Amino acid sequence: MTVARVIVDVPSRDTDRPFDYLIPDRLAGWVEVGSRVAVPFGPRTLQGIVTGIAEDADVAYAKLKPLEDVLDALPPLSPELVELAEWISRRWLCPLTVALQAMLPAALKGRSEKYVFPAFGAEWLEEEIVRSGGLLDALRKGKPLKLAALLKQYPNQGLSIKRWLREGKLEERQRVENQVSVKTVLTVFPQPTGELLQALEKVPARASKQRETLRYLAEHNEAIPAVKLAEAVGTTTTAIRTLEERGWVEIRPVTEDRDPYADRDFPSTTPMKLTPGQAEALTPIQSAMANGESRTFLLHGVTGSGKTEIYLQAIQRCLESGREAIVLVPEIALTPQMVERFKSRFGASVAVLHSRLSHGERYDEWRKIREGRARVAVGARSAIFAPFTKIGLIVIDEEHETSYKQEESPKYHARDVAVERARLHGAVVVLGSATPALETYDSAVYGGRDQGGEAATYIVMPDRVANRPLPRVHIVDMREELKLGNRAMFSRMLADAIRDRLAKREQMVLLLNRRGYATFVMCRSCGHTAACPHCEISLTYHRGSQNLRCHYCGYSEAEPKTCPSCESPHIRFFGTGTQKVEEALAATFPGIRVIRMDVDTTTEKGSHERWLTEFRERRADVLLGTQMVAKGLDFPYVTLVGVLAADAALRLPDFRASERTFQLLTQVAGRAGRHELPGEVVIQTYDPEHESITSVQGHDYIGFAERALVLRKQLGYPPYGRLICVTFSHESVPMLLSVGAQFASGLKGRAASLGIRHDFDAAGSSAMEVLGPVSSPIARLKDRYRFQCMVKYRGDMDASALVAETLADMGEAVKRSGVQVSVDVDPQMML
Ligand SMILES: Nc1ncnc2c1ncn2[C@@H]1O[C@H](COP(=O)(O)OP(=O)(O)OP(=O)(O)O)[C@@H](O)[C@H]1O
Ligand SMILES: [Zn+2]
Repeated sequence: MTVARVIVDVPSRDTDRPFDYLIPDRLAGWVEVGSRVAVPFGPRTLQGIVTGIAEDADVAYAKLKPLEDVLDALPPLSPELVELAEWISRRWLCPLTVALQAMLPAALKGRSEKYVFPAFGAEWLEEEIVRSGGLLDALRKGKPLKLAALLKQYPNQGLSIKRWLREGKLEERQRVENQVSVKTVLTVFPQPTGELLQALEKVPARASKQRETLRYLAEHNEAIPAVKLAEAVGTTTTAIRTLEERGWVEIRPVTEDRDPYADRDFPSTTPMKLTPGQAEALTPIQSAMANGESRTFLLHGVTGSGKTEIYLQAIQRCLESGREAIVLVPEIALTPQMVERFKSRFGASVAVLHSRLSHGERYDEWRKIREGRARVAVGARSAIFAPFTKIGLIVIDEEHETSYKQEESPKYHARDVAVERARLHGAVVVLGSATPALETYDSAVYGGRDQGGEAATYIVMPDRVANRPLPRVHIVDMREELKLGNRAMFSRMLADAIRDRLAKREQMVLLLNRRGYATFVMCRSCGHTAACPHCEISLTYHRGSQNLRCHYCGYSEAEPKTCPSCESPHIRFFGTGTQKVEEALAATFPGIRVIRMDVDTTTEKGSHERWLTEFRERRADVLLGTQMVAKGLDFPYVTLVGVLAADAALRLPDFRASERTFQLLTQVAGRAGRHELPGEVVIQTYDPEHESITSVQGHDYIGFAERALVLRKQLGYPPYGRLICVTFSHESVPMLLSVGAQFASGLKGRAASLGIRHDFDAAGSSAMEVLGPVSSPIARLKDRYRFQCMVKYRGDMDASALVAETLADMGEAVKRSGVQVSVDVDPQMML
């Protein structure tokens, strides 16, 4: 008897193993690796994913329960994605179901039901009717029918239903949130022109609308939505129904994908003639694809070097060879221009996946990929799970971006997943950036492979397209400005440059580096700062609502009028927000037109596109914003970039702080002078000698990287060592300290028994260090205290497995104590 191995969707360590179920006869042929199924589990019915099919079972057959249902005709996951999920759960220490669920569109999660209904007319039903009787009568009505109910009611027809679905005669759709998530359009299918002309002769002259409709259809003989037809000839859909009664047209519902870009047209583009630098960069990528090698390339090209055109032409080759491509872009802010470039080149074969789509839109885009109607997927981090089956190329644009790491479980990094997925497909990975992550640079230049996987191949493009110069970068020491009595937000140099651009009608990008510079409230008499009573975090001032909010737990309180600690009235908010800059711009440069782009102005769907279009059409002088204005944008009239408070994030207690600052400044500087007009950059700082800032001035990525790597090596930080951060949280500190200490000694003991030294020396042999337990940088969150152990180790050993074993050993004790444990392998955020 055949048995399905199922991972049930309960994200706990206890259920993190496959359970065996019998496949009942009525579901024979329906269950595959990757199928989503409903299974009995104790008193409940749970959803799960089939991860294996076997002829034997761990438990005696008599004890096995049968599967209740299979939830989709086409399994949502392929065997390859299931294998990838298994790898993710080992690599980032999460339950397998968490990794599997991360691969499904939201519409397929939680409680939902599948419906089927006939896709095209009913002709094919007539052919099959003899064989299947009742079932087809049910389908003939054209109404969606519950898949699970159909399979129960017509157990002998399961295989036919499946075949019809595969042949596209039936469609399946998901029902979510009490709506069948399908959009149908009543469509008019005319008879051949000859018959319509004959019909025309029979219609009396006074039925002028009917005549006009027939004439219209005879002329444009093609299917047309009823509403459109009625509009075109000035009649009603009811009037069209009479044509149907007389057999001249057929009207039936046709399903339509919800296309988030339906109202946009993308003027089509053809491949550009590559510059010699681009051609040289593309060659090795193409030959690796042609040879079916699964290789990773780092495409290190300065800002404006034309990386996107290389991606486009590599993808074209990939498609021509019959394979599919995935393109990852860091975040929603970047997608508008990228989506446009990809849609313009590859048209309807591009599916777009990002978090701003509705569940329904995302599900339809996902289906386009799953059903082979789309062959290029462009999207944010999770698009790495696009359900393709023949991937030839994976591109990660701005590969250094932190948004590629997911901060909640599964805490995967899309870059690592891409490399593994490419290995499974024999595909090529292209990591593109002007400021590669130091780990990637080390891997490509020195063959470092401490992060696991193969070393990358280095491709460098040191020049901009058409030898356009990189912008000139000026550094302004704000301490000097203050000495000279300038207390304004803008230095004299920046203010002059802004005036100059306004006069020339050129455009500007202003970046407010706000990380670590939140607007907080402080008493100037006693130094008291307003902090969240539940979290160890200062509250952020919101001008709109005039209240203070905790960005971690949502706690809010009214703005204090007097200091709660010393009752002084001199309590006010500090720091600079984009709103404040906007006001200062308006006050300093009368008539200046500013677009402010930050979390507050971009919550609405489509708002990014609108702002960027407005800016491109030069209806504004300044694009002002946070990180989201720094990357990827390409506007010809931007000739000035200004950075306010460049060093705001330099002092954050994170070993990547200076790398991040350098990357952000280089990226934003790169927005200037990308076309004919030359660009200029003004960086305001209180720390003008800092290497992160001076290296930007010299456009010196390599110098910066080499010096930073020396430091990393001394300290044993990535890429020379790896980190695992294990965080424990609980209401009681003593409890945390005891569990934390138990973990640390357990892990050290395990390492010692394997002969692993526990002093860390990057140059030495396999070694591991366990730091802590110490209070986490965020010491309390939602009333729970947090302690962490940082495990630092050489990349040539599998410390994840040791951590997992140590935690498993502590299992019962930890569970009884109520301490929550969270593990972050290769953490990106130290805060
Ligand atoms: N072969 C070419 N001929 C002419 N123009 C080109 C060519 N390749 C690219 N360009 C143009 O050069 C500009 C910069 O290219 P692109 O935006 O791809 O740069 P990039 O390397 O992605 O930069 P960034 O890292 O800053 O995003 C674009 O306007 C693009 O249209
Ligand atoms: Zn809070």
